[in-house]
Amino acid sequence: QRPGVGGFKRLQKCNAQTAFWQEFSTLDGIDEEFAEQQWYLPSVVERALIDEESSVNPHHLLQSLDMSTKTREQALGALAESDAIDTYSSILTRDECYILQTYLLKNVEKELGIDNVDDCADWQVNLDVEELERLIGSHAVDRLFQVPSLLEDDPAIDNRSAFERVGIFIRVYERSPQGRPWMPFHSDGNAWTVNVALNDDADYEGGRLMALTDGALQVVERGQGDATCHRGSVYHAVSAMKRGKRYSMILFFHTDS
Ligand SMILES: O=C(O)CCC(=O)C(=O)O
Ligand SMILES: [Fe+2]
Repeated sequence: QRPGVGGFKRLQKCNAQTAFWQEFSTLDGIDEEFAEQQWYLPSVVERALIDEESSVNPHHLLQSLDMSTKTREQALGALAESDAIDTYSSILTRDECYILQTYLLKNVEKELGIDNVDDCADWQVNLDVEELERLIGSHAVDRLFQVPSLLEDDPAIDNRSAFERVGIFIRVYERSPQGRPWMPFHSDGNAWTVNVALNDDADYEGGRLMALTDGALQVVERGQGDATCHRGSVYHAVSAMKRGKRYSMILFFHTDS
């Protein structure tokens, strides 16, 4: 069993090493914490996450990632499924996306927290349903809450009371000494995740939503306002940013079963 990244960090962190991580990283100018994590990435993971190489062997990729036996079974199940993810166009309008981007940029620095996937700064602003309704209106929130029922083709979950709890946040990605350049591979511990592109893929380079499903590493293509829905079991990541800023809104739909 190899020690986690956190263990290495506590044992080895010193100034000389800081310079070393940054020199090692192929992405100039990223936050030292991310440069350090890149050092520990298995090469197949680095090819997918940093180089956006979609032709990597998906089973080899999953084998290289640390996870519990149960999570691995679920991730392998999702990799074999062909209906675990889909993207729906124009779930939010451009104006609704800009409102959320503006709110994010205004509040992100004062709300900086630590992400539980990689223990790095999250660069996100959490929202509850009431705040989201205040920002974009209840009709827009209704559209977002309908997305899981589109994926499952199940009218029984086409209403707000079908979910026990919904976690919501908006996030910015950026290749910068202060910013989040990527999101490493992980699964979400909820039934469905809705991931909304708050700007166009064309506004930035890198920063693609990647998902291990339908037998391969899928690279999702989206325009502003498009919403991707995937089951929580699907292993996914956001590839390294090369240029520009990427804005996303994430909704975690929890059920009690
Ligand atoms: O920001 C994104 O597009 C994905 C984020 C994500 O997967 C997560 O926070 O669980
Ligand atoms: Fe996620």
